[in-house]
Amino acid sequence: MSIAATITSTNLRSVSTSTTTPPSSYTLTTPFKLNTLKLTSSSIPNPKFRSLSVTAMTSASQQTLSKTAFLDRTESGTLHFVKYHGLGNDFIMVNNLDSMEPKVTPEQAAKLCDRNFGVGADGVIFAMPGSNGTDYTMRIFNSDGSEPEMCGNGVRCFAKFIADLNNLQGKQSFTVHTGAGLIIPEIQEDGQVKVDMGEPVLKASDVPTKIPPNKGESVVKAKIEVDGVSWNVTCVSMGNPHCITFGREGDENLVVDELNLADIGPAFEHHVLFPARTNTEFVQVFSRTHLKMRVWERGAGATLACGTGACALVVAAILEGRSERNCTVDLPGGPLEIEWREADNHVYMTGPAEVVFYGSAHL
Ligand SMILES: N[C@H](CCC[C@H](N)C(=O)O)C(=O)O
Repeated sequence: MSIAATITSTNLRSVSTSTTTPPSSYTLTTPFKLNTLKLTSSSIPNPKFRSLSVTAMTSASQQTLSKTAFLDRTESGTLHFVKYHGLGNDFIMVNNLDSMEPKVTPEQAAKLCDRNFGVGADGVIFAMPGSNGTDYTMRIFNSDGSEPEMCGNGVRCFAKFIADLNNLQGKQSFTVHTGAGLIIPEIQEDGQVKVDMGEPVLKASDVPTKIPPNKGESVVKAKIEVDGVSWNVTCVSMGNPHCITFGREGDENLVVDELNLADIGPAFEHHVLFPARTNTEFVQVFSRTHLKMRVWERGAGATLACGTGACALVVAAILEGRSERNCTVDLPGGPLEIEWREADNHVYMTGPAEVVFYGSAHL
């Protein structure tokens, strides 16, 4: 016989059971492993069961064990996850280290990401076993169920999630295989995560975009028509496609807070010139080292932050002669520090990643 109980730390909060006579022992299904189980307390609503007492693990051991034990539980039809965010770009993190097959389908991911009918998130991220000699593999489904190659805010959350799963403290670095190739996040002593995001891809056909190259094989400050308006755009891939604009033709001083992203974002995302759709970054330049961005993401819409987008826009700003190689990029969710390093042509991103809650969801 099992009873359903809600336990916060070591206090039993409520008990419900289908039987009328109190049995001598119970199996308690809870998110936490308990070493012994006896229930006594006036807090048990049904007087029939007040003769039992509960002893749970010490909070410390319970806390340690509960993180992995909780995530390792495998009741069919239930997903255990941890919610993280990077500057408000938020993700359902799944411990998928026992398989290279995602634990949820793209359709289930879209339902989980729904902010009214599901958990609510910009995407679902799977921590999987390494491949090609890396420590781990990261896969991600956007909130529309599509699978992008990479996610900058997501990989910072990924690093913190891995450290949490393994109870690692202090400075940590991992090699992660992604759809954008090898990515190396490093948790710093101050808790910020610095990520080697690899090299930007500038060849138009590799972004991909059908905009004719106008600077070598790249698209830099080219004019495109979007819903009857001419915009100047530069196209960069960080493994995923980005269309960056600093303004409309003839109007270089974009005030990004005045934009109606829900109106213009989809027109860029689904534009015929982007065969794989695109993320679009609208950028305002405060100085050569300080930029501001709003983003309409492919497969996720307007988000509070986009890590790959912040990297792509600094590359675009440099190509257009607007910025230095080290910049602060302000996003609605907060700032990121970006460097496009000349020595190795890699882009480096530094920013936070925070845990929000542990949860279980019915699939
Ligand atoms: N929606 C993006 C993936 C997530 C990118 C963004 N959240 C980031 O932090 O890089 C795409 O389809 O390419």
